[in-house]
Amino acid sequence: MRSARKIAHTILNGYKKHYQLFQHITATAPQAFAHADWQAIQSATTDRISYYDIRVNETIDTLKAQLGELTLTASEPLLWQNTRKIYHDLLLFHPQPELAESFYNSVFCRLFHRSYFNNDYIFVKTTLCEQPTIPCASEYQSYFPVVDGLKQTIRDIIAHFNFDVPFVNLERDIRLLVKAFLKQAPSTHHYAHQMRFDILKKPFYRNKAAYLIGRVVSKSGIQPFIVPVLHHYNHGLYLDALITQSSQMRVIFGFARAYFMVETASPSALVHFLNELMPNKTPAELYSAIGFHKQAKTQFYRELLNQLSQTDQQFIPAAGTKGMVMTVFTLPTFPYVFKVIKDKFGSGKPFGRQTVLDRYQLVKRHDKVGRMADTIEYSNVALPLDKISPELLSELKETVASSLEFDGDLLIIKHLYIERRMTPLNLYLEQANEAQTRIVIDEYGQALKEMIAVNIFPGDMLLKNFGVTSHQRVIFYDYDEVQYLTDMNFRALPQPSNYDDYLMAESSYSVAPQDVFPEQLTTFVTTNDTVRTLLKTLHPELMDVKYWQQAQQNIKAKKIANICPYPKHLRFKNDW
Ligand SMILES: Nc1ncnc2c1ncn2[C@@H]1O[C@H](COP(=O)(O)OP(=O)(O)OP(=O)(O)O)[C@@H](O)[C@H]1O
Repeated sequence: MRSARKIAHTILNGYKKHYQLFQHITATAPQAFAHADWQAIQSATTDRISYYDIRVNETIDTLKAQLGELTLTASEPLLWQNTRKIYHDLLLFHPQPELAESFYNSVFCRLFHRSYFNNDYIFVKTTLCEQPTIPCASEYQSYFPVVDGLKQTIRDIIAHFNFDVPFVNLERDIRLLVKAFLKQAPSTHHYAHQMRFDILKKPFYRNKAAYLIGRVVSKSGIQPFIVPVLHHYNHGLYLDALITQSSQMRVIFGFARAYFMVETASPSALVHFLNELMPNKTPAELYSAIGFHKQAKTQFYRELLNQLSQTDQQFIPAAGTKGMVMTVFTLPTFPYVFKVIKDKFGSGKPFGRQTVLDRYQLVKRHDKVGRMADTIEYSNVALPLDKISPELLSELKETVASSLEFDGDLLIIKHLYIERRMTPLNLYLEQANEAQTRIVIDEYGQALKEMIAVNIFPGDMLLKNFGVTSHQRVIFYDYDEVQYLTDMNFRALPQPSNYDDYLMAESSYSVAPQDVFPEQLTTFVTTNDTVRTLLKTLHPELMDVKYWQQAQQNIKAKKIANICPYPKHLRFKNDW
């Protein structure tokens, strides 16, 4: 007997199991942090990413076992429309209705044809707005310095987090925190009786840090802040900095970092709170930052539909050098690029489609250290044909025909990646003045060093494969040649032993596929002499084979690098 109620409950149970397991693994972060078990935090962060798909597939299997083969035929639509209605009803007082809706969509969309992907069957639009809002206050706790004074309030806040590890010198840290606070905050925040602190109840864990996040509420408005907590070797914890600038907070929550591990009963309330602190971030970006990357995908798709309904602009090819592996396009008013894997790769790319998929997946699951843009992967994206410029349409037909399907006035792209749009570094340099050139070349070298430190060898290090963000950060975005650093063989260039060898140059020594010669880095990445000289001056280590070999040894010895996502000058350690 096919009962809509039973189907709705099966899907909701699948979701419930997913959320429980997701919270369970997230809740291992505080213990791992307390024991400085960085491997455990890293593997929990990575493993968690695949939880969603596993649960969706499991739920589909349960449905099939209960109902036999699932078909959506002329006689069945009513059953699935009713299922959606009942499911919607079950979510009215649910703490995570938006996540449960997305889970439903994922199950349905994997079972049925695209022509049913509308609001009768799934939640294209969220019904969240029809439900009583979950108050943000469920996620934070308020503190009132007027009662016991500023320093005691900070002691109370730290005590509340119950870190399970003592601080090396908490009184010193509190003194430094108050000093930094008075320096950075407006004068209305200088008196304990003129403010209140709202602090998120759970720390945000990532790599080797726990971040305390909150806001000061005063007559002059809201002042957001982040306080990172770190381990000082084995001696205990310390507060490392106070970050109050929204632009710096946005970098910490950037689209090129690993997801935070943070427990929450109601992600929508948490995202709402974070959005008040960082109004320039979209809900999609914030869901993604706290690990709900599938929810981010749903939110992002809604943002795209919204954008398409509001603009007359068309998708056009992305600016810059054309890729040999990807066809890349964009919508000028929307700050993202869309990447489709080409049917045929250019020469010099001796691998196939599966390798590209695997390498993009490798980066998705890896710590992106603020230097590799996150990608969202979509199947069967339907775009209105009239929103595709003629130039782009002919490029798509020419390069990615096997990924296209035409359905009435829609173009269906069977598989694509979406990524934040940046200014390709090669284009940026064409317009940059001397100071800007210096900043981005320094950033480029820093980006390489930070990727190396987490076992990523970018492969193709040409400047065109890096982008510049609005914060002038340089971020890598081309993953088809990415490999683990430890799989490469870094070699010094053989010295010619006689004049004949010298004339023979490269042909006199053999080069295996994994061989890399760091001394040749500047020769390979650019033909611009100024850029070459700058790179050699700012990052000479990158041309030294020993630097790369040492990085490999560090990784093999399981030394996990701490890559600080905020400016060094904000660190209290400078004042110790
Ligand atoms: N995130 C991005 N922001 C802005 N432009 C981008 C972005 N990603 C790609 N592009 C543009 O699209 C071009 C091709 O992208 P990408 O380098 O990913 O493709 P590819 O085929 O892998 O390249 P390659 O031939 O170097 O392997 C880039 O050179 C750049 O101009």
